[in-house]
Amino acid sequence: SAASDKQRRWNLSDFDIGKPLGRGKFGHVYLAREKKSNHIVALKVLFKTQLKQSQVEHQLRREVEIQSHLRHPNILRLYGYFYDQTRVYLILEYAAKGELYKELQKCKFFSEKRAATYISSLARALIYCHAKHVIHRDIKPENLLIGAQGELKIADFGWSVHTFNRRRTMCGTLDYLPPEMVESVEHDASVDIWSLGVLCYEFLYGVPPFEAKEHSDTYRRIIKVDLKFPSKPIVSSSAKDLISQVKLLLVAV
Ligand SMILES: Cc1cc(Cn2cc(-c3c(Cl)cnc4nc(-c5cn(C)nc5C)[nH]c34)cn2)no1
Repeated sequence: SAASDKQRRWNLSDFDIGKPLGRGKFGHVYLAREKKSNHIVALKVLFKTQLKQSQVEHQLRREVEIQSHLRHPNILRLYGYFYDQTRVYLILEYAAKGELYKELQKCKFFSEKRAATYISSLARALIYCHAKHVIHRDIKPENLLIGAQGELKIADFGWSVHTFNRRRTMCGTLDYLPPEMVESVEHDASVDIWSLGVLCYEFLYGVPPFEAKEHSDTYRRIIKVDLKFPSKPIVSSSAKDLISQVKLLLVAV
């Protein structure tokens, strides 16, 4: 039961390890099955040496603390964690249809219906997070997974924070950051709303709105909110309005 899961201490022998699902900067993710319940999970294995070298232990602790307390159909569950001499293991929900960015690469861009479904799921998940004073701060296609029924799941709360201790540090890739973060000034939950607008653009056009060859040019385009809509693919004016309104929405938030 959930209560017993909460107390019990997990270890590697509780799981049959399956195929590798992906790799990140600090380790790998494997398909795994918990032996007693036969429950399929994704086991994220992180190397302590690499976590120490990059001084991200505090971020990992926050990711576990925040994600383990969130319960929402569009947020990937973190069931628990354990560690041994050399590694930290996160027991995560398995998203059966994989990583959303690979799907976007394959389709080039999404239909308005599909984009709208994903954006509304994301909006509901962010409303839930913000109500709990949690901001994600790193909403991008690489952090989105797809569940067995095609539903979107926000993963990787490595950059999330509780808003009462807002941070000024830079984080995440620039593309999805709003002006106030790129200028690394005070920021609040509205940073996630900005990223939602950036994602909406990328779902419909296949590229993020402020993409540029040089980092400095992306930075300049974000600060200026230099938003341009390509002529192809054809996108409805209401979709373009929604994306353009996000900036005004930020001012309102
Ligand atoms: C380290 C490290 C790697 C990654 C990126 N990453 C996330 C996953 C992953 C997770 Cl956490 C949960 N469910 C998944 N399902 C898949 C998957 C399913 N199919 C059919 N194909 C894939 C791939 N991947 C999942 C894997 N890698 N973050 O930190």
